[in-house]
Amino acid sequence: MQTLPWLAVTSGEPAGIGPDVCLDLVGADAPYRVVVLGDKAVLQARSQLLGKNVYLRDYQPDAAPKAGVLDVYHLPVAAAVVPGQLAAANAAYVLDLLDAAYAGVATGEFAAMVTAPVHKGIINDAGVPFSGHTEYLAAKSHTEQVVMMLAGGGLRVALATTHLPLRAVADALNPALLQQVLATLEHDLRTKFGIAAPRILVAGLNPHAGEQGHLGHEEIDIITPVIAACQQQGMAVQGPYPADTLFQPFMLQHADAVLAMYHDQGLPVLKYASFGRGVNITLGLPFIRTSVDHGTALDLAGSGRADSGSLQAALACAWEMVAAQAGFAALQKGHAASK
Ligand SMILES: NC(=O)c1ccc[n+]([C@@H]2O[C@H](COP(=O)([O-])OP(=O)(O)OC[C@H]3O[C@@H](n4cnc5c(N)ncnc54)[C@H](O)[C@@H]3O)[C@@H](O)[C@H]2O)c1
Ligand SMILES: N[C@H](C(=O)O)[C@H](O)COP(=O)(O)O
Repeated sequence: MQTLPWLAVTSGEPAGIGPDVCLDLVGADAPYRVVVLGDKAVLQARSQLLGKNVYLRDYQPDAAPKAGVLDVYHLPVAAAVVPGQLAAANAAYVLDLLDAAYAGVATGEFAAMVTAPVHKGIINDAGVPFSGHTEYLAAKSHTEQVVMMLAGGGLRVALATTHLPLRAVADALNPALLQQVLATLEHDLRTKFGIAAPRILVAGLNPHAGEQGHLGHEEIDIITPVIAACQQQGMAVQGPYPADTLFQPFMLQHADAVLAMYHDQGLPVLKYASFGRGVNITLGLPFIRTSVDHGTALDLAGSGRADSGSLQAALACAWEMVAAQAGFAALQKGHAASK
């Protein structure tokens, strides 16, 4: 009987590089098993196109890992897949992959889910409002507050707002949201990353953190009072700092994470530091979910030029989180037994 935990990897948009990078997960000699969720024929065709000739095996929960074999949880695409060419008819398939992975983590069949990239636009074109895995999985699991955090290049960058038009960002920020985001970030840095007293630096929203109200009021009205409230609760939260100078070694050496106010305030820095090796982690969920730092790269699908480093990093990160959780659980059990 095999007891190694399964990590489920959704192969994402079939016309993108998701299938390409998932094929690189074959044969890892690891303390866990990997199952790729996707259409077996699509993965087979991509394997042949890339000259990889990976042996694909139908997923069986009790299967022992085997060198050179990739376990596939087959879900069928609706329309033929051409690398690089999006098809709205396959949008439901992409969501099916997420739903199946979610079902597996919800029952405990999978210890974590790792996601290859999806194309948000084509899912919307198919008539399904979709702004990202983060929001989709939060809704699916009825989680009120999740936080997107990317890690790489020695940095952790979390976001107060995620996939919003820039025009909507300032209106979305309010004390309750920021308080919840900081509480979730602090909680998960402690419980999922083992950081006893996480130090969080918070960016301002406006240039020069609002220049004492002359360049915007969100720092005075929202960010500073929330930071003060967090500090009163004993959290090591500092700011708001002007975002243009926050990402400097002299600042970051005293930080476990930076909280940026919006997507393109924080992520360009993170991706400059580590694109291709970064990991996207959804904090606040009742299960472990990590992802790649890149998108569907339609230009590279089937070319052999897609780098799987970020997917490998996301898988390794998911495993570290699973192992840490098991360690914490064992510790808690031992503690309870000793009472
Ligand atoms: N985790 C996710 O699901 C995720 C993450 C980011 C973007 N996206 C989505 O992907 C789609 C395309 O986004 P984009 O064009 O802004 O970004 P992208 O990451 O797909 O591409 C940006 C550039 O990086 C290159 N690139 C990306 N991944 C690479 C890899 N693994 N190896 C080598 N080069 C790589 C691409 O060829 C392109 O030149 C959008 O719909 C976006 O929303 C999804
Ligand atoms: N914001 C992410 C990034 O830039 O890498 C990406 O769009 C994926 O987000 P989800 O994990 O929510 O799909």
